Amino acid sequence: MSAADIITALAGSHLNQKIRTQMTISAETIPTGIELADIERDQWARFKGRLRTNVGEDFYTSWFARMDLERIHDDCVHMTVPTKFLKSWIQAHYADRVLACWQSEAPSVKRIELTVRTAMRCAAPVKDAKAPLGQPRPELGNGASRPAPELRNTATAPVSASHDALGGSPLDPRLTFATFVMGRSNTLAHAAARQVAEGRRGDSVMFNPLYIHAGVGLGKTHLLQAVTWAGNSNPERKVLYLTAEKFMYGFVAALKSQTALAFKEALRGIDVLVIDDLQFLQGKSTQSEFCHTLNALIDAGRQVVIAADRPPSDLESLDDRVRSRLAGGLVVEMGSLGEELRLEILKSRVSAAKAHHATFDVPMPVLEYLAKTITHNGRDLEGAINRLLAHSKLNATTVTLEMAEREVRDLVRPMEPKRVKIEDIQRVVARQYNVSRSDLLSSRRTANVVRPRQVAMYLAKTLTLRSLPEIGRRFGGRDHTTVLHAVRKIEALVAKDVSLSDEVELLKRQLQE
Ligand SMILES: Nc1ncnc2c1ncn2[C@@H]1O[C@H](COP(=O)(O)OP(=O)(O)OP(=O)(O)O)[C@@H](O)[C@H]1O
Repeated sequence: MSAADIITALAGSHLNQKIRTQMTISAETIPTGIELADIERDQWARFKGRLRTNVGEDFYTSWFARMDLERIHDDCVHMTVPTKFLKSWIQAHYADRVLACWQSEAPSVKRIELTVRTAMRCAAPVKDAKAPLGQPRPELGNGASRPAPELRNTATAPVSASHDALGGSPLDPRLTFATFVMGRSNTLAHAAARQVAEGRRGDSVMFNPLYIHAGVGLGKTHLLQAVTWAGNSNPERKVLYLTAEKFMYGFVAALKSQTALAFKEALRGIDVLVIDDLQFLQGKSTQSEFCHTLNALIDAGRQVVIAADRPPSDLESLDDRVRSRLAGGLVVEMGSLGEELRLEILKSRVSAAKAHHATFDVPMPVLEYLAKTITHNGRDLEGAINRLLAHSKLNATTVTLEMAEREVRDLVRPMEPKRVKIEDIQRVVARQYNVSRSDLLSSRRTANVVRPRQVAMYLAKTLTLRSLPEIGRRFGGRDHTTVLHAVRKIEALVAKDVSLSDEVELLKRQLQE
């Protein structure tokens, strides 16, 4: 097998990037690269565990889940993140903690370096999609940012002129409806996205905006890009895919170059505006511009599709007007990928890989093992198949269960505690004390409502990462001091009242199961 074949087979995972780096020196160094990668991979897994504990689950998910290890060299750890925004945020707010977590793992580490990677999902600028598939794109150099061909869509992807005019975010040709696997957790989101994608100019808009939210790696970007690709196949429609970050930079750049008016007008001429990662929209003037754009498009009967990692009510940094406009359309949550869906995604990844590597196969027991143990997200499933493909190609061996166990061990994570939502707390507490949820949110002060409300606030503080003001807001707009009082009161009571303590424990267990 040629070096180019191996690089092509490896495109994608961060392990692969490391091996690719070695490949540029000499093809003979590959086996050493794998041993090194194994050690680094273990350190990386332990480092992530430390960081997760250090910053807390929610912060970890928001800021670090998409950070990858590039390499460890001398006293410096090189890591990558997908966007400039994440890089500057982590550097400004978390550099010390990241370094400290590395130092507890490897005391010789003195520095950390973060760079913005040309992520796979940003790897294929729209205009490149016309390049014949399977052929290298000259501007991508050593192939570092070329999508893994085994996972590419085989159809020639259409191109939207609007992207060029407005500088839409790059699209990944693999992320289409054809490659999106449906399951219980995403049926509604998929159906709504399809409906939006298939609409024609002038059709009445059924749900606007369509707002899809889900945790990291559960398929939001895949679905949004699928809408964009499908929408672009209709030459009459202008479909624009933008990350919130790109929207932000576009607007700021337009302000600086005094072309803000042209920017706004161009945006308002879009038929379908698709915005990804809305949780990253920052800044008062950008939010206000976003709100105007949203209103203008919706009022003109144009479609808006949005994805974020949380529901509109939890986008705490967003202006209330934007939040309520977002909540006014169809809000759909995509749940975690169940085992059945994970298995189907793995199967579809393998058959896509087989189209380019005919001898590659993954026996059913291995697929079942992966589906059972890699529970976290779709990105890890993709990484697992890429690793098995790389390993079997490099060593010319077939995939076995033993090999899979070894190759993916850092992707197998212990069961994480369930993320508890304030709505769930209110529902469960209301049921337990036989009051209604609206009683809990009301201003009623009768004893049968006051105690359950205090218990619910206490649980919201102990089981979620929400701040006191946010909890107050979610309990009928109360002040943070009321929440603090409730928390202290229940803490004191639980310490001396065994039956209340048991009751609270039971509620906690119900919520976390
Ligand atoms: N239902 C699915 N069918 C096929 N592939 C999926 C599905 N869900 C997730 N994936 C795959 O999992 C990977 C991660 O998905 P994606 O990037 O869409 O996640 P995301 O929800 O946007 O995550 P993030 O919050 O990090 O942006 C991608 O490779 C995607 O193709």
